[in-house]
Amino acid sequence: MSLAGLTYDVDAVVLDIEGTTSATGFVVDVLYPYSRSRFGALLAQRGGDPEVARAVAQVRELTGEPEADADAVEKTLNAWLDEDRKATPLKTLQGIIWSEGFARGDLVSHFYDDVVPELRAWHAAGLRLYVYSSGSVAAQRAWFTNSPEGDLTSLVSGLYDTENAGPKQEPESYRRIADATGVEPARLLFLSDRPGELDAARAVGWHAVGIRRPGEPYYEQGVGDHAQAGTFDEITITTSGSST
Ligand SMILES: CSCCC(=O)C(=O)COP(=O)(O)O
Ligand SMILES: [Mg+2]
Repeated sequence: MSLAGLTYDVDAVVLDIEGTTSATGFVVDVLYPYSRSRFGALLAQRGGDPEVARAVAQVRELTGEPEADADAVEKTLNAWLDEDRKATPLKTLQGIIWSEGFARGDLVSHFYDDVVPELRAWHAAGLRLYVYSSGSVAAQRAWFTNSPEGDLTSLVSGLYDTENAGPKQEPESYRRIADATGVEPARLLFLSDRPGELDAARAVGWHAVGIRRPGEPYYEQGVGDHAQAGTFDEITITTSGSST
């Protein structure tokens, strides 16, 4: 169902991770259990760490339970995991747990086979690459540092999440990213599996291509009226560098 011959002249590509560069199945089957089994210890032993305390306060605010104790917070986190809810404090706490897991060698990230060669080629051609994922910036950094093909962080110029950019289905978040990168909206291309995210990016003038990979949760639903590709090598990207 992909369209060959997609060609864009832009200055930067912004990448979604889950469902786009990488398999949702890997995240759900490997990363989610890894965090689920460690939330309890993190909350009990490091509840006073500023980042953990801030995330716990956000959980209490989102659930409207200001007195929630560590057990109640853990239950909420696990319920959000079950729903695959992209709640910012869940992602913050997962990011802490995962980055430590990647650093100690328990975890290695996943990229679809077509992705890394294209990222290298686009970067070599002078394109800037950014990430915008619901996974926290800490998780994204660990993901790109600990790939099966080694450290990929030199390919990436910046990382955005729901904390520093905002929710992924709100156009304002994409406006914020464009401002932060200094790239004109019309010179940005967003790749994602979720139609609501593609809609939000297009609403503020970005180019957007839906990535549809068989077996991914959004494959059957499709990407609405957005251009679509099944793999990154179906997309030709050049840069005439007009916004820099
Ligand atoms: C390295 S981030 C791990 C994946 C994750 O937790 C997530 O929520 C990814 O969502 P995305 O916005 O990339 O679809
Ligand atoms: Mg995604």
